[in-house]
Amino acid sequence: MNNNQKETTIKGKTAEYTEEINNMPTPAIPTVDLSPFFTAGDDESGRKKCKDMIAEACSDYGFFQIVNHGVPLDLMNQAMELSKTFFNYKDELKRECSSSPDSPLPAGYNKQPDHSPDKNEYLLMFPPESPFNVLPTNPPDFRKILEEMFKYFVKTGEILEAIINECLGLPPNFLKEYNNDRSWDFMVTLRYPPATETENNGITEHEDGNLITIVLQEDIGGLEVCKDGEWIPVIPSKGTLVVNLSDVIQVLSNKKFKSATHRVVRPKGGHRHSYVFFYNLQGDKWVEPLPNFCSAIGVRPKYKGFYYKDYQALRMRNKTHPPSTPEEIIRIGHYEIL
Ligand SMILES: O=C(O)CCC(=O)C(=O)O
Ligand SMILES: [Fe+2]
Repeated sequence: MNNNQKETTIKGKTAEYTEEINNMPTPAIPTVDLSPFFTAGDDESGRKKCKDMIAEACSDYGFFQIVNHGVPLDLMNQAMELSKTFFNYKDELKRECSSSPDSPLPAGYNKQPDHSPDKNEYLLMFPPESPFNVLPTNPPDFRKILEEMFKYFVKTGEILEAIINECLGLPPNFLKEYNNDRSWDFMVTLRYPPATETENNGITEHEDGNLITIVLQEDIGGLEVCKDGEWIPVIPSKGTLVVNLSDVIQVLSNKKFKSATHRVVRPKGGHRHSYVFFYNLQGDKWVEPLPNFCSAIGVRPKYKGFYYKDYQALRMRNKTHPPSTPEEIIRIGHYEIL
């Protein structure tokens, strides 16, 4: 074989290989069955399998889906239907459910301002007992269902937090004790208008600032997660919830677990609805990489410490005083030690 022939053969192989890669299906976000955490008895091996899958998903993607998570399907369906009914009301009626402009917290109904690149409207609530909530009286039952959804999501958040605690090898109940105040949790139900011929942004790419986010998205899809520079659609499936890890976990674990970059692309053909629950941290908590992931293993901390409320205030400012370029938006990188 002369050199020329050799080159042709190698080139041929490379072309085949490239084609193979290009034709490979986009990797799906892993789906984890949480039933071993709900069944009585000691299904240790079932639990271990879940934990292994979750640990891998958290370091690869910061995203996974869950089934058999304890939130009743009927409740989720009802919540979605009521949300659709509510958002179909006229603006004046929805605005009756907005908090006053001087309210310290942005509860109730709101719509993204026209200048925002994000196109959606939403109803935001804090824990059911919060005095800041402005909850709708119509459609009847909506308020009750929202409160129920909230309570179930808190339970799911607690289970996920306990699993992540184990996946990270932290002392038993470490995260539970650190994150022992549920008053900063909040839930949003959103409606996105259909994409137009020229524009389809629902929510611009971002990371969530909290600990763990739980999403119920409608069958129409639209949620996407970024992995190695590629956008992967999160395919909806009946009864499934999407989980994404957020900034606080990324900082505590010194980047062992990822706060996933994600976005919403509005599908064509109809409105898109979702519920998003932010399992959060109380503002006075100090956030910094835990010694387990730096000093104890001889690795430098990748972030400076900060009070959670200070980071939240900076994120809020991104919204109230949008910077002129996307690079100036404050994200968790603000605290990164380079
Ligand atoms: O609506 C969704 O599916 C996700 C929204 C989201 O990423 C967010 O509100 O932070
Ligand atoms: Fe998000």
